[in-house]
Amino acid sequence: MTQKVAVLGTGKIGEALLSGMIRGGWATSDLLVTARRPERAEELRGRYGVEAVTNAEAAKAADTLILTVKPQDMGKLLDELAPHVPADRLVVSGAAGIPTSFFEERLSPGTPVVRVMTNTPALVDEAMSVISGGSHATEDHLAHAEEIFNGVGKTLRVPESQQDAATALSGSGPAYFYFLVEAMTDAGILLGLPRDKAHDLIVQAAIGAAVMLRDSGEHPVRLREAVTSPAGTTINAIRELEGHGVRAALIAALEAARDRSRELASGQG
Ligand SMILES: NC(=O)C1=CN([C@@H]2O[C@H](COP(=O)(O)OP(=O)(O)OC[C@H]3O[C@@H](n4cnc5c(N)ncnc54)[C@H](OP(=O)(O)O)[C@@H]3O)[C@@H](O)[C@H]2O)C=CC1
Ligand SMILES: O=C(O)[C@@H]1CCC=N1
Repeated sequence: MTQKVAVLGTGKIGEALLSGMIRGGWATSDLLVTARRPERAEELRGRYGVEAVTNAEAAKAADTLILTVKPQDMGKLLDELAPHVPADRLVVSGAAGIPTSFFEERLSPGTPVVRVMTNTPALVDEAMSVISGGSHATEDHLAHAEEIFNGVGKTLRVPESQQDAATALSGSGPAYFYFLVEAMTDAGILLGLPRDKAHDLIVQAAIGAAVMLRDSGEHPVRLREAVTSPAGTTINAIRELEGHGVRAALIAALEAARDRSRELASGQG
């Protein structure tokens, strides 16, 4: 049976998902989008050939509603949607922090809710999407959410209690790697390389390392040891990283991201 899917609040994540679904073969006639600004709706219509409708129209017409507004906008969106969402709709939230109970309290009793934390590599079909069901979500609902998000990368089911940690790791994760590339490119400048060459060297090193992490089956420690020659160059760099507390900084950074996800839980953020 064909299911109509609506993406409500189609910004960066909503568009990444929409484009991935279209690349994955979803018919545009089975997709709807909503946007806050008319010019954004027009942009999406023009770029993807999808129908842009109001939030209320999406709630009535689609079987699955994927809500991709900012956590701070979710309460307002739900106030607008609640009178129009029949309890047989599947509601998927892509927002950081907000628990499934927040939606269940505001929608018709029994409405199934699935919480998903994806990430921006959805744009290149390399997302990590972490999925949890609310109290009325069945196996079929979870499987349907997986089908949608498998189209833009990998999915993993976790208990909802692990969602804030997942947000800190994979939701925000790409930003940490971009930050590292930016910092290492600066280092290349310091060492006398032109910026474009420094960038290319680091990006390819990152891609090579990522593919080895994914495909070699080796533990990261083993992979690092293989690079680290006795009395060689790498160990000098590692000593500096440890001396500057980079490991502790990363642990503290992810803890802070997890804490912020918890703070966003009320949707007031
Ligand atoms: N960016 C990321 O890396 C990730 C983000 N997320 C989550 O995804 C969600 C979206 O983030 P992101 O895509 O970055 O944010 P964006 O601001 O790019 O997208 C949100 C969109 O929602 C629109 N919007 C807000 N309120 C309404 C409304 N009532 N009706 C229709 N549209 C509305 C906004 O419109 P306008 O353009 O007018 O502001 C905007 O286009 C957040 O909840 C975030 O926590 C999850 C994983 C990763
Ligand atoms: O920074 C944020 O709040 C969002 C959620 C995960 C990634 N970006």
